[in-house]
Amino acid sequence: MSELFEQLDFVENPQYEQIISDLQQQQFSIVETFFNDEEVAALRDALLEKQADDAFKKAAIGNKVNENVVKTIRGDHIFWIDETKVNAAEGLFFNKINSLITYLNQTCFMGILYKEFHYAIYPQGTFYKRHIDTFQNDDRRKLSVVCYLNHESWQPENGGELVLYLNRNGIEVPKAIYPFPGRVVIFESQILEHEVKPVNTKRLSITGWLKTR
Ligand SMILES: O=C(O)CCC(=O)C(=O)O
Ligand SMILES: [Fe+2]
Repeated sequence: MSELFEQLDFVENPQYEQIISDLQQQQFSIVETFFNDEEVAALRDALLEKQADDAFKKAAIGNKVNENVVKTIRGDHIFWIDETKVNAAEGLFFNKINSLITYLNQTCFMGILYKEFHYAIYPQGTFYKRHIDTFQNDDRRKLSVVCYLNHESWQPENGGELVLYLNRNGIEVPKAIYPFPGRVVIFESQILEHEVKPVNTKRLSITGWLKTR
């Protein structure tokens, strides 16, 4: 048996196994140190460099929506990351994400074929109202992945909790998750409604989706 695994180049990964069992049992998983301090700092620098270049644009919901309407729903600014034009930190980011995707496909046959990731900045006072991550006419988003790039000094009082609205035996149970640096939250895009509470301090992240065909 071990010979067979060797042939398939398969090495069991405890962190990924935890993610899989969390997703199966509770539809979300929180990984505390998916990225280490240096990786977070490098990704945060990359994000801030993009911001300095004015590369961010106001996040839009769907398309051609009145900007004032948009602002009442979400106030973040985003920048889509092109995997073919990455710097060192972003290259490392995609190595880790790709390794997770390979693992999910090998062990759970999830059929993840595509991914899309963007940086997000939530300026002070902004939020993202309760929503679901799949579009009406497109249900290819399977897993949502949120990676927090805030400074090490981030406090709960800074706000910006991600709240997942879980359903436990027909009862809604909100689960608040603080955006601490290095933390990655993975959840079922098609099932879990969620929101970002108003932030009191600029909040930084990378958000993305693992998608099927
Ligand atoms: O930043 C977060 O915690 C979640 C962001 C989110 O829900 C989204 O971009 O769809
Ligand atoms: Fe979302």
